[in-house]
Amino acid sequence: MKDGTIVSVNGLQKTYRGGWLRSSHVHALSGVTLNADAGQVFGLLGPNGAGKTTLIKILLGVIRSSGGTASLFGLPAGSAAARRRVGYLPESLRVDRHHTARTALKYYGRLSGLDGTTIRRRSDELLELVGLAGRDREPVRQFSKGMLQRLGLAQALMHDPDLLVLDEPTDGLDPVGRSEVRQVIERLRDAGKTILMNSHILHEVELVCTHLAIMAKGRVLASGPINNLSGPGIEVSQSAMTIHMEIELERSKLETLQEQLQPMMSTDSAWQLVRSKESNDLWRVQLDCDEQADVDASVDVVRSLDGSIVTLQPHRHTLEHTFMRLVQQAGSPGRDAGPTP
Ligand SMILES: Nc1ncnc2c1ncn2[C@@H]1O[C@H](COP(=O)(O)OP(=O)(O)OP(=O)(O)O)[C@@H](O)[C@H]1O
Repeated sequence: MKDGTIVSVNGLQKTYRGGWLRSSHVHALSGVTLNADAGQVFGLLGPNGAGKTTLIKILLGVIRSSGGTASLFGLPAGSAAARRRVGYLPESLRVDRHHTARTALKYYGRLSGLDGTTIRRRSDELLELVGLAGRDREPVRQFSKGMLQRLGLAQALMHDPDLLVLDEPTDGLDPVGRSEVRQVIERLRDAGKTILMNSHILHEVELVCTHLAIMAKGRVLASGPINNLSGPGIEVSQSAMTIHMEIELERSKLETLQEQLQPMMSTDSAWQLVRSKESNDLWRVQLDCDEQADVDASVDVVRSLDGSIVTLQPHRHTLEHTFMRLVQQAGSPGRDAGPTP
């Protein structure tokens, strides 16, 4: 493990056994490997059932893995020493209705073993950070979901943890609440806090995360800096583009053109006849290009065959495009049934 690595997960496996006579099993994690370093906001992004919560539960020591290793700060995940250095915000934090924001923070501060002076100082700082400074004496039963979630963030930060773990931090919030929670996370990111967060909201991940692992079916499909993901056997650089091109070409030259453009074709069905006239046809074609040089080369090929480029529209790949492609390739969740070996 290199210096500065906060989360280190290697070949992690988790099989849930259940059903009648515990005969069916679900491979929730099938060899997950990832690392998150200090100062990163690391997102776990994946569809329902991808294994994100299972991974977080193993890191927090709530459940045990079935194989592989997981460590936090170089300490075994789930050990008391590792847990002391983590702040956790569950998907929906329950705070007793009689509390105010301030008394709730006092309660959580005491649970973390903080003294009265530290609790007062941290509460002042954190209420300010999460935008609840003027509302700290109101009962939390009057709080909106967004305010409760911001109080939850303050709670998770009371003991100044080295890692903050957030489980779907904006799930179930309205757009205003989402944006307010996001702003707090952005402030923490800009202050250099290390955060591991679990989400299935692409837009949110794109806005707040510096690094990302896309998960599906208990596996990591791609991971790395948000604009430059990589994965086993796949090229998912976000600098890649899809080109939509309409080409007018002499019918007799079509085969040659198809052969020459074949290496860049995104799908076999990407050739679409738009219109025929005399000996010429207008074709619509879709190409995947890794860089501008590929676009230029495609144009050169068309021109060398005396084809006319009628329209040319480059679409830079978004995270959504990458995510959808990877998840579709991965298929459905890793469930199987039958006798346990
Ligand atoms: N306690 C359990 N017993 C049996 N199967 C479980 C258990 N917990 C989770 N699973 C299964 O493990 C797989 C991964 O679930 P997990 O909750 O980790 O996914 P997730 O990515 O967090 O999904 P979501 O976004 O829906 O929370 C799913 O197929 C789920 O049904």
